[in-house]
Amino acid sequence: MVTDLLTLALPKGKLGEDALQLLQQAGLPVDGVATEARQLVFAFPADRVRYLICRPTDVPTYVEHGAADLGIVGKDTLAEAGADVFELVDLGFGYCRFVVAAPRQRWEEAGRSLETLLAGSRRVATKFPRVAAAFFQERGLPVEIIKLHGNIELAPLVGLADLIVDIVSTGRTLKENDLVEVVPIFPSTARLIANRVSYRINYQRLRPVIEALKRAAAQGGAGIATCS
Ligand SMILES: Nc1ncnc2c1ncn2[C@@H]1O[C@H](COP(=O)(O)OP(=O)(O)OP(=O)(O)O)[C@@H](O)[C@H]1O
Ligand SMILES: O=P(O)(O)OC[C@H]1O[C@H](OP(=O)(O)OP(=O)(O)O)[C@H](O)[C@@H]1O
Repeated sequence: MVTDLLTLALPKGKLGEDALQLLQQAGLPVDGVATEARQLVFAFPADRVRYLICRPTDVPTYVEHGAADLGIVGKDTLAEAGADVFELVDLGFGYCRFVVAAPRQRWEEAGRSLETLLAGSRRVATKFPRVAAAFFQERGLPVEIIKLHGNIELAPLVGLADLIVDIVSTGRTLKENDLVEVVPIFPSTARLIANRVSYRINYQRLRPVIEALKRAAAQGGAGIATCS
């Protein structure tokens, strides 16, 4: 669809509220915008801006293909997507981290050594196969990756996998399923991303919006809570 409105892809779900709060702090219109509603496009012609409400994993796709000029998405999702977009700003909210986790008892029996643990078992369940494969490849550890779509912690409990790669925030889900973090991989926060072509062609139009979002994020995101 051709539009002269600057288009931002916003994530529904855990990052939604903080994303809206950031837009508001940046002086962008947010009246009536809801990331959990059935309405999926919110346009503000007077401000020449509109928002697309997307599944978090789809935000990089909308931006990469130019359906949105800008997007807000977790670094975890971005790393997994491998999308060809510009990553412009660390927005600071939505902190979580990638970890390798294992059943507590197995980890203790393996003498808290990843190599020992993997000597007997090699199946890794994850929602993030790209991130997981890169982690084990870099360490020269051959594994079989099993892709799941959620509740990853269940897999080692029922023998589907021996290890998991997942994001952790409070650590509560690991704890409640008697799993332990065995290796940290990397941290994640929400990022502002841009379509590569749009960034170059529409730079004059995008720049004030990007700068305003950058300033709002740098202000420590007063009132912006990390989600958990
Ligand atoms: N427990 C958590 N604590 C903090 N941040 C989290 C947590 N879980 C997810 N996040 C962050 O919020 C983002 C969105 O998570 P959310 O659970 O809303 O969607 P999702 O289920 O990952 O996406 P999709 O519905 O597209 O599969 C994640 O990409 C991550 O950056
Ligand atoms: O450390 P915690 O604060 O317990 O958070 C971690 C949990 O949050 C995410 O799951 P999410 O709620 O997105 O559900 P999912 O497993 O269906 O993706 C992640 O996959 C963990 O399961």
